[in-house]
Amino acid sequence: MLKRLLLIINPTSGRGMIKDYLLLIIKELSLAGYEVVVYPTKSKNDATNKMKEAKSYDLIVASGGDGTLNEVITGLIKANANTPIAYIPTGTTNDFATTLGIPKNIPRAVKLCTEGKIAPIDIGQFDERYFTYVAAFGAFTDVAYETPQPRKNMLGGLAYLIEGLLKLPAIQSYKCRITYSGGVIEGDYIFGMISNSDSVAGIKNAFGNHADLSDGLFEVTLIRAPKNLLDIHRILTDFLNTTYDPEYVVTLKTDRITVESEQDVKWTLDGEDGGVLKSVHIRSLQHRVQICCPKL
Ligand SMILES: Nc1ncnc2c1ncn2[C@@H]1O[C@H](COP(=O)(O)OP(=O)(O)OP(=O)(O)O)[C@@H](O)[C@H]1O
Repeated sequence: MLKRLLLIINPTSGRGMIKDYLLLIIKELSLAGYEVVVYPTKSKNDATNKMKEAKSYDLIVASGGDGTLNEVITGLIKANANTPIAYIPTGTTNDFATTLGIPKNIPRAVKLCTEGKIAPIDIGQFDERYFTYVAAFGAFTDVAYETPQPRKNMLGGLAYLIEGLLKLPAIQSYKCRITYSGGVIEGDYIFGMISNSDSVAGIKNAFGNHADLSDGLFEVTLIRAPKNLLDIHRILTDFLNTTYDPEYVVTLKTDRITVESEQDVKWTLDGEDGGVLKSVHIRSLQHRVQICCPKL
């Protein structure tokens, strides 16, 4: 009997290039012994809803950007399913594909769907929501979903950084109390990132934190509020040189973290809008998803 495969495609992600490869993808997956069901997403959260059927498939293949992969994984967890997931990155930045070592070349990514190895990865739980590689607040983070899609398509990964730099004069800080497995810290921060990835917003190892995707731990980076222009200059220079002064940049690892603030804090999850919250509990779901990656 043929194995069943659900191919979820976001036709709007990236530059819409997936349309040119659709036949090739279906042919390759069929030749590998799968009966392929193709599902083009029609709106936001459509991929999550479709994943209610996840248990009746042997493999799920997600094609789109980081937002699509997030929706597919969210649907898998909500359906309490463990079906392995393979990923064809066709988004703008494809941060998580970079971390997983999945090629951006579509034919090569398709081959990997059937020839790669299935490995467990950790997923972040953010209150009742989930993220695959990053939850972040503060400077730069609103950029990902405020940048219009045509502009993202035109500029690719650089779009986020440029938009962020343009916003620096209006930088806002958040007075936060942060509770994690190693203790409690308090301070004024302009940026916070809880991640499980080597690439965020198209920038590799931005804070020198190397991620182990299955150790049950997040890499946390917090940037303290600069007091003057000289501080801003130092932070940006550190950022460009990848050398960090602990006075400005705090890095730590933890399996759980609570971020509380008296102010409304605007979050992003995997580059999409994460809502405005005064308090959030984040924990790592170790080995929650089986994902297809390159063999070492
Ligand atoms: N048919 C559709 N029309 C409009 N939006 C859609 C449709 N299908 C899915 N979406 C939404 O498109 C959004 C962006 O998708 P995705 O992140 O995969 O692409 P991207 O932004 O190009 O890539 P990246 O996140 O890697 O930069 C997601 O929030 C998803 O819900």
